[in-house]
Amino acid sequence: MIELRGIGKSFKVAKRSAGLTQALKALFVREHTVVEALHDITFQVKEGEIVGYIGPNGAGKSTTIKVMSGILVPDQGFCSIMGYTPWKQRTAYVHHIGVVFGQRSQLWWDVPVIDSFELLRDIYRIPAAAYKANCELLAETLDLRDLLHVPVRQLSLGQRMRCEIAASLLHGPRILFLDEPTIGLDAVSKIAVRQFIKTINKEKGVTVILTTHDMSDIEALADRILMIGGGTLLYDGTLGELRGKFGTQRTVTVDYRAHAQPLDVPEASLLSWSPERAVFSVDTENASIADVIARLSRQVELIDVAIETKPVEQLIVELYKEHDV
Ligand SMILES: Nc1ncnc2c1ncn2[C@@H]1O[C@H](COP(=O)(O)OP(=O)(O)OP(=O)(O)O)[C@@H](O)[C@H]1O
Repeated sequence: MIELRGIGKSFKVAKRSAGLTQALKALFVREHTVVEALHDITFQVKEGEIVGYIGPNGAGKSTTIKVMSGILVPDQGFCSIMGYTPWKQRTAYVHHIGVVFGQRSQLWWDVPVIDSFELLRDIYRIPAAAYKANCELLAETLDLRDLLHVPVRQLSLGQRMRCEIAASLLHGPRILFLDEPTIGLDAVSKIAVRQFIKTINKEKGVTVILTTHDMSDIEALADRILMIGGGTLLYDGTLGELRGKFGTQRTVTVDYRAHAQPLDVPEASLLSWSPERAVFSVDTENASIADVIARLSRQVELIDVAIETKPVEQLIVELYKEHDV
């Protein structure tokens, strides 16, 4: 459904030096530097996938989304999305995609939300019956009924984001590009937005490309992760594969009836110990958790055992470290 091959994009940025003399000089002689935002980006996405597009600040995520949504023309490379070249056949193409930039609004600030929706209906020439059905469904599932007649500037960030997502879906697109859709949202709103993204993916088969810095978004939603750093694609795989790569360590915390001697567990490294609780790190490549617990249960009377995997956040940090980004 989506194919990018060898996409490159550079920006020419004017150098600015501090001070009045330098500013005056810059009026006559402009110096530039070139920022290579995307370098040889190649990937494919199948219909119905949810792909998490991640990377540190300035990595090139938004630039890729802009290229894929037809807002930006790349310097080189091939991009075909549902058979369209986004920046060449933009008018026909936009009927098939929805785009949400978490940091920018596509809604008119001073008018009620419903007015923006109606404007979008006219822009996309959505037939009356389809518009009515979509609007009702979105209002219901995103809980917008009380918001539709409120001017956008009076909405909270979470309320606005739900309206933004609805606005991007009014015309029934097959692909949704979400650039940081949960930025700044509270925990309840984040869960609501994630749940909705999951629902439209499962029930309507909408393909979703999502950029985020919130690794819980990735954990909750993404079938697959693409990681970009310094404009280059550095990782393409599932979260499960990432866990397999860096996630063989488990932290085992055991609570037991008071026991004066330190515990002897050669399969694990002891991280901390007290007469009632010990914390171990176990590398599941070399030892089994069951053996560790069996050995512990022969030495102490166990009350509770908790086994934790590395948080996704940490796996991503290790991936960044591995690629030096
Ligand atoms: N219009 C522009 N003019 C000049 N440079 C730009 C422009 N847009 C992006 N860049 C540069 O391209 C690089 C990639 O930017 P981009 O916005 O794609 O990163 P990002 O991964 O989305 O970052 P963030 O997570 O901070 O939003 C950065 O170095 C940025 O400064």
